[in-house]
Amino acid sequence: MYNPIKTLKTNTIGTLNMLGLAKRVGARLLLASTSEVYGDPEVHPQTEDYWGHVNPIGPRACYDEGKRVAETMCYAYMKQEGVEVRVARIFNTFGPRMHMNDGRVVSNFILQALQGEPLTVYGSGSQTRAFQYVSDLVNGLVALMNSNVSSPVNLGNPEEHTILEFAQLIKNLVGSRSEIQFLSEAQDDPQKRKPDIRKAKLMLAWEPVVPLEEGLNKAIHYFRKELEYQANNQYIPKPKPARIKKGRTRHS
Ligand SMILES: O=c1ccn([C@@H]2O[C@H](COP(=O)(O)OP(=O)(O)O[C@H]3OC[C@@H](O)[C@H](O)[C@H]3O)[C@@H](O)[C@H]2O)c(=O)[nH]1
Repeated sequence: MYNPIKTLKTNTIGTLNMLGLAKRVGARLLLASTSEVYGDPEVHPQTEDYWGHVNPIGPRACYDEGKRVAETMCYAYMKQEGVEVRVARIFNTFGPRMHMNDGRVVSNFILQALQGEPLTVYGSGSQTRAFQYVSDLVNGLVALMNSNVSSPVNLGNPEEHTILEFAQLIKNLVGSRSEIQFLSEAQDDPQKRKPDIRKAKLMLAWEPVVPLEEGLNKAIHYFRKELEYQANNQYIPKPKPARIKKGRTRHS
């Protein structure tokens, strides 16, 4: 985690500020919560009624516990002050325009594969994740905000892969000759993760529709262009065509 204290402050004080504002102006608040509230889960796939398995003092704690208390605050404001809340538990999401140095596995593997560098697998690569394309998430968030469901809802793609399978898939899609390099395991890394999305299907009539490979190809295309742009290291703005009012010449 780049900055644990800032992460904690954003999730706690930031959410508190937003809830105060929502109360004052009568707004409905959407909390972008996370699958991390389930920690290293003992229930698989994860349903919304699972309370989670989080190490409160581990290296991920500022994020996990920050989001957990953010959820707690949402429901305190809902019960005590009548603030309308919607809570999305978002699973690993990717797509074009994600940050190159985001540090998550999708951007790391794509960049490494495009640059011919080793794909860094933490641990054995047997841990699993389920990856969701960004437009599916956006549709889920819109459906949630327009619904009357105030309890938490999982938004993710239930197609589960090991991280090693995922490394091989990205290598193939990029057509890369990168090697796969095994590094030490990340501390408290959840070993399995897959959303149970029955609630979202039933209550929001939502489910992901973009296949993994299609989404990855779009993200790869984006990253390829970004690398080309960085290699050229220049930005030449295209001149805008002059706006000429009908019936008048520009310099009259
Ligand atoms: O270079 C890498 C990066 C990551 N990994 C592994 O890939 C897996 C996924 O790691 P990521 O960093 O992409 O993120 P995680 O899935 O653990 O959590 C992330 O996505 C889900 C969201 O709810 C969380 O908010 C977000 O942090 C982990 O097992 C990690 O150890 C690698 O093997 N190599």
